[in-house]
Amino acid sequence: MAKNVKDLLAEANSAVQKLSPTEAAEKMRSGDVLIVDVRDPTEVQQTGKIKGAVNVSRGMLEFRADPESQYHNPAFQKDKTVLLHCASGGRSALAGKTLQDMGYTAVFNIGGFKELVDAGIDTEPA
Ligand SMILES: O=S(=O)([O-])[S-]
Repeated sequence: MAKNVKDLLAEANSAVQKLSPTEAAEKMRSGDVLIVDVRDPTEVQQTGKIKGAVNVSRGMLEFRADPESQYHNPAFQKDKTVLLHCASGGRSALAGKTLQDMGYTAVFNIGGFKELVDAGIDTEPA
């Protein structure tokens, strides 16, 4: 049976652990994490981004994450802890499920940009 976006989100949210902004900040402090902002570049330009985050729009994610791809971003390593966020946590859940399907083992959805900023997480210009 065909799935709709609600089904896909439910699947992604049950597969990918969601972290609160406080838990996300703890993981960031621990150091060795890759923070991925999956919003589109136009959105990131408007708000800036989480300090140290890499902006990979969801459309490019598989290509940046696959070491066999000519578009691979070497920051993507399958054994690395990956913290994903978007604007509200939907796209990052779907992106997290995709990374898990690609063999990434420590993938977390840290939610939406605004909730992270409201929790005091540092930002920087895009
Ligand atoms: O960024 S989003 O969760 O609104 S798709």
